[in-house]
Amino acid sequence: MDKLRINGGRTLTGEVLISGAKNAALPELCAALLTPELVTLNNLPRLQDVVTMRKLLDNMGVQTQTREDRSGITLKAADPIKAEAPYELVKTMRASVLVLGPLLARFGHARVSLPGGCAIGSRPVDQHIKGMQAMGAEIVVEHGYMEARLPMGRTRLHGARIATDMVTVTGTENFLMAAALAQGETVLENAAQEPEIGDLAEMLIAMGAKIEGHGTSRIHVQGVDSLHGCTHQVVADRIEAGTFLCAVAAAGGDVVLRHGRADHLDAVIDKLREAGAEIEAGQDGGGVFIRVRATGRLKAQSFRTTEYPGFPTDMQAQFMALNCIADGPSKVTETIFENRFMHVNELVRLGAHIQTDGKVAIIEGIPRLSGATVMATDLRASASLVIAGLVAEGETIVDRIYHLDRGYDQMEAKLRGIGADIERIK
Ligand SMILES: CC(=O)N[C@H]1[C@@H](OP(=O)(O)OP(=O)(O)OC[C@H]2O[C@@H](n3ccc(=O)[nH]c3=O)[C@H](O)[C@@H]2O)O[C@H](CO)[C@@H](O)[C@@H]1O
Ligand SMILES: C=C(OP(=O)(O)O)C(=O)O
Repeated sequence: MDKLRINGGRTLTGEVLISGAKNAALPELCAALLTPELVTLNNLPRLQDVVTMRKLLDNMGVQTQTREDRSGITLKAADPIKAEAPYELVKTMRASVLVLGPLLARFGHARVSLPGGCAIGSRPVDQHIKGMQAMGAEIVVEHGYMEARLPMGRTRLHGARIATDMVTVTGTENFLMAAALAQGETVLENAAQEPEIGDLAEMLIAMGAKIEGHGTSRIHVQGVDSLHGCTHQVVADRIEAGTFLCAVAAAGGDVVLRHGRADHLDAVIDKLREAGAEIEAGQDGGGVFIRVRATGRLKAQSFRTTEYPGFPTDMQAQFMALNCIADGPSKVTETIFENRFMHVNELVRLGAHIQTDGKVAIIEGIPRLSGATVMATDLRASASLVIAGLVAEGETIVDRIYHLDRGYDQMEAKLRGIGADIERIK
């Protein structure tokens, strides 16, 4: 099993190229199921989750071909398709539930394994089911599978008003894809506003969908009879960019994040500026960029995770690593997932002073951490341990980095490129 070895204490300088977003690429790969025509995705991140999603689509009979450097893919979901997502593939990646909407909308049936919980929480899919039922699907859950189909005599889902009990990102994405091919109008109330939703909506519009209001909490979709192929550029990964911002803020240095979208990171950038980092958003011949400069010990910041445009839960662990070595106490409140403090015990192994009580973590910043062997428990927890390792005295080994590989495109190579002493070991 791969591990990362980090020798802490180096400042970071140079440039990093931010990859396409995992959380946009995954629904966009599924959107290819909505048409028999060719779909091309560019700026595809090189991630294990993308490999898994491709396997899932291949298994259904979708013809997929990746570019040699894996930065792009073409997909053709010509009939017939095996409309099934088996447990073996779904269990490793919750985003597999995103095939439900497109399969139901185009083929009228789907058999999708329940994703189950994961390290960060129980993560039910009741809202996905409720929304598809509102659009006319009949869904039974048995033997760990959602068996979904249209009633006898119907060939398409119908439009509906869907108001979810909470804001759900993949739920909104499933409804968007299903509604694009449904008969009539669908209104999504309480819709997620994450930039990845907007990127998916833009892709669907390029395929011929009629969508308005994406980026707000009410989205209108007028269903069309069919969608066509398209070429789409996956939006830059705001969470990868945010992770590098925290790494530089913690380790110190001066780094330009090429393609980084500051406009998708307002809540995180505000906190980093309050902490004392200098952050500048700009544009030049190479496109948009974010430049971050940090010297000395920053001031610890309290924050609370909420849905976009609030502070992202996917940045909580990384910012907590920064708070561990920042000046002063801070309070971090996790409101989205019930169990997203798995990194705390590992950060404590590196010397951090953290106490948790339910959804709240209280951190007392200390001047330095000390290197140790730690274990990654989930994707962003892994990233927080890497950041902590970059600032810890001596050697840190981060074990179980397959979590990191799920969602970061060559993180250690990018960090090495800006001066970190980090290597992958077997
Ligand atoms: C692939 C992808 O895009 N993953 C992101 C997506 O996950 P995901 O879409 O799974 O997260 P949701 O937005 O759905 O979850 C928000 C909250 O709603 C709850 N819930 C959700 C659906 C449902 O049917 N029932 C229910 O109770 C969840 O357990 C959670 O407490 O959004 C999360 C919240 O920003 C991010 O952390 C993940 O990185
Ligand atoms: C929780 C995450 O992803 P997923 O929903 O794919 O588990 C994440 O990206 O931090």
